[in-house]
Amino acid sequence: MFKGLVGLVTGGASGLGRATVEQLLKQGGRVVICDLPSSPGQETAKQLKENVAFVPVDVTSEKDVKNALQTTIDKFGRLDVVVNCAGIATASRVYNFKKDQPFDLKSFQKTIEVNLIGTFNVIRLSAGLIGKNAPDADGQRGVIVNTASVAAFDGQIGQAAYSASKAGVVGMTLPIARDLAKQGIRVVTIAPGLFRTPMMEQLPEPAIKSLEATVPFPPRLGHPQEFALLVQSIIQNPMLNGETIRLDGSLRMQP
Ligand SMILES: NC(=O)C1=CN([C@@H]2O[C@H](COP(=O)(O)OP(=O)(O)OC[C@H]3O[C@@H](n4cnc5c(N)ncnc54)[C@H](O)[C@@H]3O)[C@@H](O)[C@H]2O)C=CC1
Ligand SMILES: C[C@]12CCC(=O)C=C1CC[C@@H]1[C@@H]2[C@@H](O)C[C@@]2(C)[C@H]1CC[C@]2(O)C(=O)C=O
Repeated sequence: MFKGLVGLVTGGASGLGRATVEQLLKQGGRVVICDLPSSPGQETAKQLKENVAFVPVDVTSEKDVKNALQTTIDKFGRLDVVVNCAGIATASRVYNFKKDQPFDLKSFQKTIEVNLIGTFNVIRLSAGLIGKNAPDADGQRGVIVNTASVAAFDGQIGQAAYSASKAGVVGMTLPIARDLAKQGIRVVTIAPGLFRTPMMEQLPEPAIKSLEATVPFPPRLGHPQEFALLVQSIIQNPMLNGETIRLDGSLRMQP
């Protein structure tokens, strides 16, 4: 089923996105990596060699995303699967009483802009292209997978912006799945817990160790490939639609 499938992965140069790119290629798919011009996307595409292309994209830009979709058509002729992984993690309390300073509004807006509006921008622009595919025997034309976070449900201190952005992704999953149901396009969101990626590796190792200890089982950070395996399952299972799946080792984040 993956042979010849064409996927577009945002944030595909790093972490969960990169693991997804590798998994889709391993299964015989072809992939367009969309990531910031400053990301290692070009080197990643070179390392992975065949059936892969990198397009510099800021997911918040209509022009960039349209350009990536045009490249997808020019290079591979179709689009079957979109995986939205691009995202940023920010942390700040709503009010810093030590500095007598409120949360910086620009930082709040940027987090919403990238994580929520960027995800929506990619969905709205790619849906038309996926909708042009001939339906399979089940009437399916393609699949869109988004990445939220367990912070959408149990946001910690300092995560008002990040949690709001990810809760927005969870909130729009069902209505968008309903919007696209008649065209046979499924929409599913993954809410990861703690995964070992460059986003997480900014933390000192002792902080990572103490985070790992909060995961009931397995008591460790997730491997990016475990995220990619869920993306694969979602693509394979036509009954999954309009839902957010937690992938977190039963973690519930503490305040
Ligand atoms: N690592 C973790 O524990 C968790 C990660 N997540 C989410 O998973 C997604 C992937 O995160 P990781 O792989 O961990 O992080 P990462 O930092 O390794 O990868 C994120 C990628 O997104 C790209 N990106 C950022 N802003 C962008 C923009 N405006 N346009 C295009 N690309 C952009 C970055 O260049 C980077 O390559 C993010 O949405 C993150 O919020 C959610 C829960 C847990
Ligand atoms: C805010 C956290 C946790 C506390 C800490 O010592 C450092 C952090 C920075 C990276 C954050 C940490 C945690 O809140 C979980 C997230 C937000 C992490 C980045 C991705 C993250 O794993 C996530 O999205 C979880 O759902």
